[in-house]
Amino acid sequence: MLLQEKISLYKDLIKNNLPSFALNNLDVFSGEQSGYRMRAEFGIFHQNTPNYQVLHFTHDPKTKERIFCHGHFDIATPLINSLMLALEKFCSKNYEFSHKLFQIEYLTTTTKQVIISLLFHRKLHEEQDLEKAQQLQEFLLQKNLIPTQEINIILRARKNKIIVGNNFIKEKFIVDNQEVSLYQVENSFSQPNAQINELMLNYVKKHASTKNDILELYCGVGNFTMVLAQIGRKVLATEVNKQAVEFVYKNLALNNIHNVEVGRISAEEFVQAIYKVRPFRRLEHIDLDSFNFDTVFVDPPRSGLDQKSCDMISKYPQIIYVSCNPQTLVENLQYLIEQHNYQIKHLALFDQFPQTSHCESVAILQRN
Ligand SMILES: C[S@@+](CC[C@H](N)C(=O)[O-])C[C@H]1O[C@@H](n2cnc3c(N)ncnc32)[C@H](O)[C@@H]1O
Repeated sequence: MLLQEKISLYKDLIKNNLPSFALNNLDVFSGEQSGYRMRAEFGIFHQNTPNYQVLHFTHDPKTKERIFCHGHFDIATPLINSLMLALEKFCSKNYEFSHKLFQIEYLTTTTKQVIISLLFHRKLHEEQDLEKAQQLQEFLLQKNLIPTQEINIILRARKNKIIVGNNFIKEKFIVDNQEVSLYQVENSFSQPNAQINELMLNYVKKHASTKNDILELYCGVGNFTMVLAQIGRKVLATEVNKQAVEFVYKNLALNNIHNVEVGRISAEEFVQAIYKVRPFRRLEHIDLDSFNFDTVFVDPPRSGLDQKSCDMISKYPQIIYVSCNPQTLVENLQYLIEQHNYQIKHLALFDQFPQTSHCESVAILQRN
């Protein structure tokens, strides 16, 4: 879908559901139209004749039919594209290793670090498979054609895993002329479009301000947390995924940040915690009463916020809402405006997923 068409549909959605927002105040940000995806996952097809060949495929989002990539996936970074060709070559020459391979996932950074995860429908053999993974790493690093600084390989099967290198890589962003570093970890969420992510981080830094504390729900590995720490006096960052929470701590240390506390708790459980419905052992290290929140930052999955979470966040005068689904964003904003008297101060569409119908939004609301 072209950007103009996307903007027009988005404006219709806002006009029909949030009529109090003046559409000429909508900010729009776009970036590269291809080669933008920093992570991608593919199914693997095994062709047995005339020669054994391993091929990447993806699915048509509408028909769900297989689309063979032939070593090329337009929206993925050039780095992923060069890796795909090399992986097909290596795996096609190693039948014993590859014949039960069913998925490959690539995670890359603008700093040219890579994690390649290979998923198998078979038991992994500690010695042989470790050796093969090391050979694959050597093969990829030898090829000067692949412009990378670091390649990590992970083999995954039911109940076991072999790692050659690390399960994390280091990304860098410039926010308000300052460098922010971020470890991204295999199997936890990371923003797929680095260029647009940097624009979103800068948008939040530019438009959100407070002299008090910030509550963050759905923080992932701390992508926005590193910036919220510069905006608020203190931040309480929360997230449900255990591994992501471990990496929030690592990212705080990496950026030398000391005004953030972290809680492993779901957004729904946090509602119970803040209202003291029941205590949570996972929050024992945090004194919730020591915070003076006036801002809440949320970045939920596509399903958006449930009503209890919407009611809870309306305790605070400023809400920053990052969303990957305009439909649920609009429903939640409508509720917050009508039931809790908020006003949209800033609203931006970020074309995080060019060539698709998806987009990302950032909304900043204040209570009247
Ligand atoms: C869209 S991602 C955003 C992550 C982060 N803000 C970022 O920019 O990378 C949503 C995050 O919410 C987490 N999550 C999903 N359901 C959750 C829930 N019910 N409560 C808390 N976190 C949840 C996921 O693990 C994921 O890290």
